Amino acid sequence: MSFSLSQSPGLALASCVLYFTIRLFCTWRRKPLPPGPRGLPLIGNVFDVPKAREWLAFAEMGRKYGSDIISLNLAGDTVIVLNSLAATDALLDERSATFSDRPVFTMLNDLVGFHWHTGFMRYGPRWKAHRKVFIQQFQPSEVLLHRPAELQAARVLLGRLLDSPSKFERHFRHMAGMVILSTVYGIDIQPEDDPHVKIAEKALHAMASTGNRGSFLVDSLPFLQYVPDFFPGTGFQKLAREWRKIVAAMPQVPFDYVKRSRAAGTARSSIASRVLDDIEESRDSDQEGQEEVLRNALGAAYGGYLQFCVTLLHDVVADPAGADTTVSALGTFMLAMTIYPEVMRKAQAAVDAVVGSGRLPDFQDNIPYIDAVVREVLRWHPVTPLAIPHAATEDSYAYKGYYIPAGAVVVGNSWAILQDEETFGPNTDQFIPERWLTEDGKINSAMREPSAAFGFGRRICPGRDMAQWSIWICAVSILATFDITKALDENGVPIEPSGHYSSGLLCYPVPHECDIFPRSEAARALIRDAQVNAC
Ligand code: HEM
Repeated sequence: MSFSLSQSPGLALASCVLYFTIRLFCTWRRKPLPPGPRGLPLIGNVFDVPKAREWLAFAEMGRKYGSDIISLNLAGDTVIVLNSLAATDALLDERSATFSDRPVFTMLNDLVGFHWHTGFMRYGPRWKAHRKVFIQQFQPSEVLLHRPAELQAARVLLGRLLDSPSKFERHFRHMAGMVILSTVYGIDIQPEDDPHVKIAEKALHAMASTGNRGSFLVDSLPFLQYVPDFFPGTGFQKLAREWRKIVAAMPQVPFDYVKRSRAAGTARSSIASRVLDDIEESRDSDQEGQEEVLRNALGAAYGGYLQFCVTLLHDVVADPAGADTTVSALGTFMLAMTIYPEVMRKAQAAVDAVVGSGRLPDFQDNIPYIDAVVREVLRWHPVTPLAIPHAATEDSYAYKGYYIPAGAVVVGNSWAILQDEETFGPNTDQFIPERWLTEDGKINSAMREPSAAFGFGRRICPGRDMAQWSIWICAVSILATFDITKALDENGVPIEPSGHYSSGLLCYPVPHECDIFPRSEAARALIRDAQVNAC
């Protein structure tokens, strides 16, 4: 006989009260948790955390309590926020064996279906098997193999910018799709509206909307997933159903394509085809399991790469057809060049001094000022201001003697860390590449890299090397050939970009208007030549 809570609302209410009481009892301990705001009974600090830009509120709480580590109770979940490098170093890096788990993401994993994604897996053998694929395929020596594809995509990007500069955000998305689909799956991207990219964009929108634990109450109260969806407040279930299919398709569709083309003998060399060859040759008894790990890991790589160049609409759910509002690390680069023309001129001079005007830049070019621009892009507005939350697997007193219970959600506030003036120098709210340079213009090796933009400890982003080089080659190619200025309104007055960002697990600059035009006829000719060669 089947039974559902909808048949007995009284029982549902009683279960609710019992559930809260047990959780409250279990989490009520007289041990020195880090300081934090006093909460309300049962729900704790749920109302102390805003629904958007939580990183600002966490940094403010740190200032209020005079502590770089704070704690919150979100409906029974202990959440520890680390607002400094000292705290993330001490816990997430030095004690990474204890702090590399992930919290239970009920909405993202169980309801929306991202359980295949390496980034949201619980720490353990399954995660290790997936992470191994990244270690093998995205370590720095392997990333060198991806450079020809990155260079070609950067040059195609220049041609597209020349043809339709106002669509720069769309061109970044195309560039990202071109690199990742060709290196990972050997797929040639369509010039417009590529079906693979469209699937990934929609799935990533679901990730951006559900990845910050706490955006949906069901993350703190998992039993809500069983409440029938005619109850008020269960709209999350409809959203989850809408996203689930596309999220499952994201790793599956391109992987199936590779398998079909291998069977037909038409597959191009790619990470997927090479590793599938290795799996076949290994004659391992669990080839199916290995293929599943590969499929999932490559899906996560595909998403990881697109996430910094991808196009998402804030209201994509309301208007999926118009999913055309691009936002990204490259969006941040364009925003910085628009707002800080003096930085753009210095960067162009640095490129010209090394590259001259007779060719386009290449990965061999050593231009420290561009290295500094890329670091500043990552620092100024991190794509993931709260990284991805970690979780503790055992009780710990490892930082300042504060108690961090097993199961606590541990959040590294990358935004606060990257804004710290003691680490990165004054005026961290401004875009100043010079902060990364010595007086003689070299990269200052004494400075901490902006690695907090890529997370922490054993879970740090395995694609960071590839990501940084992709941003580098696009930035240097654009600076060599184009000027970027503020767009003018109908009265000829420059339009100031708002500088606003979307809020979520992934944050993107709200698209801004700017004028992009070739620096010279010689630059235009170089772009056209490269376009012909790239075809
Ligand atoms: C600007 C670009 C990128 C940024 C800002 C970024 C940022 C991050 C952050 C903050 C995390 C969470 C780390 C943590 O839990 O502490 C992460 C994880 C991850 N990233 Fe990236 N990422 C970028 C590009 C990429 C690329 C290019 C790839 C793939 C080639 C990738 C694949 C992944 C994967 C698979 C994880 C999960 C790692 C794990 O949980 O073990 N990312 N990324």
